[in-house]
Amino acid sequence: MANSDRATIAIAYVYRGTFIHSTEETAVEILADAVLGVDTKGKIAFMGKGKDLDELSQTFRFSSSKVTQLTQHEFFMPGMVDTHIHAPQYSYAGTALNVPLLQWLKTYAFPVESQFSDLEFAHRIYTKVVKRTLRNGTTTACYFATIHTDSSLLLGQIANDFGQRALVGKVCMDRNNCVKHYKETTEDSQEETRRFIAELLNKKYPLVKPVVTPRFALSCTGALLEELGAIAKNNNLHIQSHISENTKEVRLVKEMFPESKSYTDVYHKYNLLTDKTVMAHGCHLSDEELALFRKTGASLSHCPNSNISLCSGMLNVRNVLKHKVKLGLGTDVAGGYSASVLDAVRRAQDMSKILTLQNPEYDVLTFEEAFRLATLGGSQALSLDDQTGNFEVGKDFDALRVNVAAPGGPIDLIQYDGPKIQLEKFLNLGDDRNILEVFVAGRKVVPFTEPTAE
Ligand SMILES: O=c1[nH]c(=O)c2nc[nH]c2[nH]1
Ligand SMILES: [Zn+2]
Repeated sequence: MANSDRATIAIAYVYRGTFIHSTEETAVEILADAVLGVDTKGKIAFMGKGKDLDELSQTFRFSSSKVTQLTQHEFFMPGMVDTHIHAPQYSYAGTALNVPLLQWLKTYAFPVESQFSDLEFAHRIYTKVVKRTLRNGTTTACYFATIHTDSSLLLGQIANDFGQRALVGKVCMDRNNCVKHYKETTEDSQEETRRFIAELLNKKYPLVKPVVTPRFALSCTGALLEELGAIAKNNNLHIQSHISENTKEVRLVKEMFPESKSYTDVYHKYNLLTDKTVMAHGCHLSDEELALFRKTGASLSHCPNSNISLCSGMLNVRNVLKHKVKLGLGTDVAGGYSASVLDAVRRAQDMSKILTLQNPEYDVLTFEEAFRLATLGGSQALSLDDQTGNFEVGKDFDALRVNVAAPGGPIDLIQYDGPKIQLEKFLNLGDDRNILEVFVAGRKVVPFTEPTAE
């Protein structure tokens, strides 16, 4: 790992201890007794070996007082990336998992989301979801808000205030036959999307950006999808939506867009598949559709909790990886009941084991691979891997300081087994009690600072 020529940049702080991250080549790379320096801009200035500390301190001109030593039970890992989460649905997370997708939207999601015209309510829920996800180690979140522009802007403001890296989408939907008051006209949806983008960009938040968000093909007319594709293209913006989550949905999309060869083709036709697109689910995509993802550079967000909770389907992760489609993990709150990416790591492994039970030839997803999906994979899926996802020099320092043996925490360590076992224990058994500190772009965002601490 090369250290950049950053000797002229001031070092803000340095950590020494175990660092664990993923690279393109290795799902879990362990850097034992490593030294990592963060500059005053929040970027990783250098990564070296503990034995070379004196040399590093001369090259990068920092004093030993800037160095914090981790204990034997601690390590740093990259912050986790939630590539798909519905912020308003956090208000009913953990409930309402008794019906399939389309009924679930009608009964729960749409009525709840329609309440987010109320800015006070939105402020209360959005503060809670940003704090909860940060505490759980989500340093980057890709959010769906609702159709309401002002409360969607508020979500961006709250993420910025708490220091979370976020893509925020004002939801677009000009079709809704089941909850008629929760939809926009085609013109309003287009105009309000333009206003949302302009106002959010105008805030110049360093880590919070707008994402063009057609809810899914069933809730949008072709005219709206076409304009959203153009808006994204003209402003070089991210795009997010849902695809091929449930078989009934897939069938209806075929009926509604008979001119398109497939669900994927609908989005492709309207220029909504780009290398800055992330589509949630994709459980029922064909190989041909996956090939189109690969060709356009679009990515998938794997949301196993939601797929199981709503009995939607099972993503064949192996096949997605075989097609070299970029892939991250999503909580999909509240179709998924947990707001923690750690839960997504576990469910992703569980789901792949179920696929193995069904077909012994299916190659189970390892915890190392699930770790990569939660970190580097997520950053690639959101096309943010030039900024975050691992501890490469020059990237922002987005990191979790983990103590596997945190007092009062959920893990009983019987003996010292080395960092890889510690990582495995944390991924499978850990929770926010093990996450001592969370950093985003070098800023310590957890523990929360006054006056917002709760
Ligand atoms: O899991 C999902 N959650 C949603 O809110 C949604 N809307 C369309 N499709 C969806 N899938
Ligand atoms: Zn979703």
